This record gives sequence, structure tokens and C-alpha cells, in this order.
Amino acid sequence: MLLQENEQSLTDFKSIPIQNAADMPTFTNKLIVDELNYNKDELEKTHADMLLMLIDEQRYVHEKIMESVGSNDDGFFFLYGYSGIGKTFI
Ligand SMILES: Nc1ncnc2c1ncn2[C@@H]1O[C@H](COP(=O)(O)OP(=O)(O)OP(=O)(O)O)[C@@H](O)[C@H]1O
Repeated sequence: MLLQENEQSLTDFKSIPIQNAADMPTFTNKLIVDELNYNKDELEKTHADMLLMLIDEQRYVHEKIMESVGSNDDGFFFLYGYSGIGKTFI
């Protein structure tokens, strides 16, 4: 905004490297790549193991959430209850 008010742009400053838009698809952020590098096989096994452990109320909540995910209806869920009753576990 300061530059615009003075009718300038970053390209007026030759020492500042300008991002080439053509490079954008190949741009990778190591932190994001690492975070998205899930071990899907391990997660699938953990999910299956934990699913078997759910108590009835947790299973009900899980089913409602998965129904929403499966139907792409953009559901929004808020779990509330006493500390230690298994909200995070779900
Ligand atoms: N179905 C379950 N089978 C085995 N362990 C469970 C189950 N549900 C919860 N737990 C365990 O009980 C403990 C408390 O659960 P959790 O942390 O999910 O509670 P919380 O409701 O999220 O608590 P807080 O509100 O304090 O964060 C955890 O150690 C969790 O692994």
C-alpha cells in the first residue's frame, strides 16, 4: 500500500527477488510436506484398533461424524462433556 501510494512496486527494487508465477506449482514447503507425509497403513491400523475400543456413546458420535464426512454435507461438530470422558479419543 505504501508502495502503491508512491506509484512504485517491488519490481522497482532490483535487489529484491521476485517470485516467478510459473514456479508456483513446483514450490514446496518442507514443513507442510512433512506434515502431510502420513503413514496411511499405520493410521488405518490405529483407526481400526481404536474403533474396536469405542464405548457406545463414542461410537454414536463417530458414526454421526463419519456419516457427515461421507455425505460431504459440511457438518460442524462440537463435542462437550466432563474432562476425561473420551472426547479427544474420538
Ligand atoms: N474407549 C476408550 N478406550 C480406552 N481408553 C479410552 C477410551 N476413551 C477414552 N480413553 C482414555 O481415557 C483417557 C481420557 O480420554 P480423553 O483424553 O479422550 O478425554 P477428554 O474428554 O478429551 O478429556 P479432556 O476434556 O480433559 O481433554 C485417555 O487416556 C484416553 O486414551
